Amino acid sequence: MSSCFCKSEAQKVKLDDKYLNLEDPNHPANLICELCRLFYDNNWVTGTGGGISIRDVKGANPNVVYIAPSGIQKERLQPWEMFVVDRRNEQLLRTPNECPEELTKKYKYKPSACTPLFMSCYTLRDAGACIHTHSQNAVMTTLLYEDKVEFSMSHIEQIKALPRLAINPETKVVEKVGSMDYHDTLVIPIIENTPYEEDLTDSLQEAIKNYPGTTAVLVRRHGIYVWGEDVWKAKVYNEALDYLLELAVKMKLAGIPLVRGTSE
Ligand SMILES: CSCCC(=O)C(=O)COP(=O)(O)O
Ligand SMILES: [Zn+2]
Repeated sequence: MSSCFCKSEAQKVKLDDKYLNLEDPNHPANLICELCRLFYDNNWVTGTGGGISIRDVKGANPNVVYIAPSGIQKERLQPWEMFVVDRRNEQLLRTPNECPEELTKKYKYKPSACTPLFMSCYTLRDAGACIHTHSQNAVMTTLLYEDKVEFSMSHIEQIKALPRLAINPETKVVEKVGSMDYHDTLVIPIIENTPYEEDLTDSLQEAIKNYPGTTAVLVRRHGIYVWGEDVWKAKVYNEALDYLLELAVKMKLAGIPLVRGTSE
């Protein structure tokens, strides 16, 4: 696993920034770096693809969202390289381009191309974190379902790690009402890829609205977006889904139906 050398480098230049706290391992900017290294080691965010964004749900302002820069090696990410955005109006609250040059080496950062997709999960689902991976299990699933707009699977124990979501009839907001059961059928929408990540936004939003029970959207020949009520829930959902997608690929190739009692 790659190591984090961030603290000592930042201390050398006496980084003082109200959106960072290098001492707190649970600070969103530090967690993004830690989880990107973990995801890199799982082959989910290699070659600069994929990433994670976190909303500061426990901070003084829970509308504050942390986003990594675009096109950088995610496993080498440092906390001071984060963009910070207000989820209500997408106003930029912090840019790494204002960091001391010793840290940025004069590199001109742009926010992740996934930003409008992450923001969609924050605004439409009140997510606390959103993960985007280029997992080969996700990509392979979309290839095996080339003519389908959704993926379904049932009767696998790991499905129980996923949330049961339902629309609150009074507020009309999607809420977690428990966990899925072994007997439940997991359904994940599949959207078509576009040449540029940001152009996925409309179809991701449509899928989120059309599938109130989902906590993820597959992107054909590209990967998956997974969100959760906080960073740890998003991490667990992403791990459970990747496990299920890996299994689904193996079952499909072995000719085993993914939904018990059907030919699917
Ligand atoms: C080879 S990565 C192409 C862009 C992409 O799909 C992605 O997820 C990464 O986008 P970012 O802007 O965060 O680097
Ligand atoms: Zn991507």
